Amino acid sequence: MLKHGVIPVLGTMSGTSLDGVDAAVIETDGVRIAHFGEHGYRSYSDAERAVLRAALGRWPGQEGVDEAAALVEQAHAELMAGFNDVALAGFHGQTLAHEPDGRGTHQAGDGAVLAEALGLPVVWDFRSADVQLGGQGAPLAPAFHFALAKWIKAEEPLAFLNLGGVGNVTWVDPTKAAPEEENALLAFDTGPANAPINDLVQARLGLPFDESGKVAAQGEVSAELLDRFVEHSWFLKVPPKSLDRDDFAALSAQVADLPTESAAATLTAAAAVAVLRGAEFFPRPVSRLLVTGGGRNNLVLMEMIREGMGCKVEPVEAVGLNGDMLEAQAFAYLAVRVARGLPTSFPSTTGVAAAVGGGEISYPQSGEA
Ligand SMILES: Nc1ncnc2c1ncn2[C@@H]1O[C@H](COP(=O)(O)OP(=O)(O)OP(=O)(O)O)[C@@H](O)[C@H]1O
Ligand SMILES: CC(=O)N[C@H]1[C@@H]2OC[C@@H](O2)[C@@H](O)[C@@H]1O[C@H](C)C(=O)O
Repeated sequence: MLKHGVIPVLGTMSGTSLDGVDAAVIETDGVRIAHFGEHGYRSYSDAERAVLRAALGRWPGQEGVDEAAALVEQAHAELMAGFNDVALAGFHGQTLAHEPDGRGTHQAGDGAVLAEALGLPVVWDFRSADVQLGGQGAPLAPAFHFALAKWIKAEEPLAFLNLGGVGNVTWVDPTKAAPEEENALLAFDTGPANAPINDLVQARLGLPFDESGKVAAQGEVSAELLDRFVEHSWFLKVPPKSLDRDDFAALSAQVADLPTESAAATLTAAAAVAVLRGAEFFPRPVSRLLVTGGGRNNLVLMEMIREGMGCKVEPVEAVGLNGDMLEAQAFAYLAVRVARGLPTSFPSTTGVAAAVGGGEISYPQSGEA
């Protein structure tokens, strides 16, 4: 059995950008954050990324999925083996397909394999239970965002924005006592963020991403395509709502005839407008928008969001957090919540019928921690 009270836990995330695996330790009792610990990163090689990319949109049993899962497990085992003195691990896996209103949600990688390899109890498959109970299965970081709002001693409503492959935002009222309290949280995916920009500059320039937004900065936004983008029914959908990585593939097709710089500018503007449209759903205005995820380094994207928001828009580093590790930390936090029987998602964060603690715990066969 796990000890009560605050424990050191290792969380991992392999996000939709397919860049690599983040791992981070936090100390928590599943409610309060006591300490942020060590962290690490393992990038995927080009060959590994190609295997993952080929498996996108696929479900267990389909071609290429076993190979992708074995690769995800191996990459995580290598990175996680470097961390000592942790009592528990949270393993998100790699989302290959996400259709919460259809076939479900699919994260590649088996937590039981990692539990055995690492000799640690591992919490995994965080999203399935939520989807089975009618939720979107995403975003799940909001419970952690609530704890972070307490940790930074926020006193007014604020929002956390994650600019990963896909964007997601959490509105938090930090005056509430717990995340399950009514009107404490509202969370949802905003729309495409870095994934379409990455795909564009990879295909046209052989670059993994548009560093600092330099390519977009040299282009012109197509107002016509942007207008067409915001007419998408996604923006009328009342949150909670979630997306798969390539749900906006049509947008990428539409910029195909633009010069690269203007295509990048248009995709960047689309990511920003998606955030601004999302913010219209906030129950009350926010005092600040704290931005995490790799997109916070895209200066053009950040400026476009800042212009439209009418509040402070800052990287989470402004409050002493690490925007490269926040999601890995989130899955460490969520792992402890699962182990303690606390809920990880709520009607206002995933649309699930009632608060639910998703996630399965696998123990190493050789004994319990
Ligand atoms: N210096 C930079 N300039 C511009 N963009 C950057 C920079 N650094 C990272 N990014 C973008 O951020 C992406 C990585 O972000 P992150 O690791 O937050 O995504 P993820 O966790 O894979 O995605 P998700 O949150 O959707 O699961 C890169 O693929 C790139 O598009
Ligand atoms: C299905 C899935 O993996 N969704 C991811 C993805 O990446 C960003 C956005 O889409 C968010 O919904 C989620 O990840 C974050 C970590 C979350 O669950 O909070």
